[in-house]
Amino acid sequence: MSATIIDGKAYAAGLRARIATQVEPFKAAAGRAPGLAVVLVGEDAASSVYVRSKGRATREAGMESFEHRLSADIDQATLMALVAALNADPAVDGILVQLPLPAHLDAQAVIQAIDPDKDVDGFHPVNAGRLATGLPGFVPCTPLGCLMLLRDVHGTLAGLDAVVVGRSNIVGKPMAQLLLQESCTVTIAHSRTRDLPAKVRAADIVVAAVGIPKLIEGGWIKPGATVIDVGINRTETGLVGDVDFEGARAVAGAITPVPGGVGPMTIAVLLRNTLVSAGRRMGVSIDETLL
Ligand SMILES: NC(=O)C1=CN([C@@H]2O[C@H](COP(=O)(O)OP(=O)(O)OC[C@H]3O[C@@H](n4cnc5c(N)ncnc54)[C@H](OP(=O)(O)O)[C@@H]3O)[C@@H](O)[C@H]2O)C=CC1
Ligand SMILES: Nc1nc(=O)c2c([nH]1)NC[C@@H]1CN(c3ccc(C(=O)N[C@@H](CCC(=O)O)C(=O)O)cc3)C=[N+]21
Repeated sequence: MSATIIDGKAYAAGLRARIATQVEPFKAAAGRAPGLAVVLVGEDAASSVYVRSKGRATREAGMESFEHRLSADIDQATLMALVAALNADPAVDGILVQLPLPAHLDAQAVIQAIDPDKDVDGFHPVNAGRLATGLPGFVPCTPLGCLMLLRDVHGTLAGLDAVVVGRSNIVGKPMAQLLLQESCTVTIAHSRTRDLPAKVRAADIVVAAVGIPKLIEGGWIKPGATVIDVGINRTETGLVGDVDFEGARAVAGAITPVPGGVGPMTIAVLLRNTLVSAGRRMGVSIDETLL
């Protein structure tokens, strides 16, 4: 048996189309488009590519994109002042500061300076706390995109055994929170985990968010399991995930490819969060169940 390939690119295109249909009535009611501000510090090649594709997707959905490109050597105070100005700008519903920042800047301080109600990345500790306690807020785009794909495959996730490999604040931890909210039994694995293959073998759902090419071997996967590969690793042979795709697809029930899996979902969910933010801020109702 060979796994179903989960087409994240197609799912993301559908999601962006559903978002666009709600942008039109939002504009009519609010008198303006939802606005997303993206801040890029420095000229990291990969980050520039992401920021460009975010800008394009934002405009294609009928939203306004405000792009701020700052030189790599700006100081903390300048960046904090820009965030404060974006917090105060009524045309801005969402603020994203592209990570990683150059090493001389304090990323945590920047994240904490963003108005939690414009934090469409869901990285502010207030939003992390809201997620952990089940309050409405913003959920980080990558894990929410992964959850959408998992729901599409499984319907309900209740009672399934899930392993999340990786415990970062931007992917692993919020992913585990979402799966717990869905009533999965969740194991969070990391670099100090003993016998990772055994933890993976026990799981109906595997989410890999590590950053090591092909760390997760096909032989570790439980037959029929669903595998979500968040990893984006640039190697000489191109972009590869954290899962050995060919090995895993032979045993899994469903698996995301890299590229074309989780990556496109991240951008679509960013637009979703921006539309939801705009609706909340302007008192315009957005049907979140369609998103
Ligand atoms: N598709 C998308 O949209 C996105 C993709 N990514 C990609 O996802 C991957 C993870 O990103 P991110 O969460 O930011 O990464 P981080 O580097 O912040 O976290 C990596 C995690 O992996 C764990 N880890 C490291 N080595 C091992 C190991 N040998 N076994 C098990 N766990 C290990 C670390 O453990 P410990 O905590 O103990 O150090 C850590 O928790 C990267 O490839 C990144 O490029 C990220 C964001 C969005
Ligand atoms: N504040 C902030 N928020 C983020 O959400 C954020 C960030 N910083 N820093 C970097 C990571 C990474 N990230 C990706 C987005 C899209 C793709 C994506 O579209 N990937 C395509 C391929 C892209 C390619 O070819 O390089 C795919 O997987 O098919 C991947 C990764 C968002 N991140």
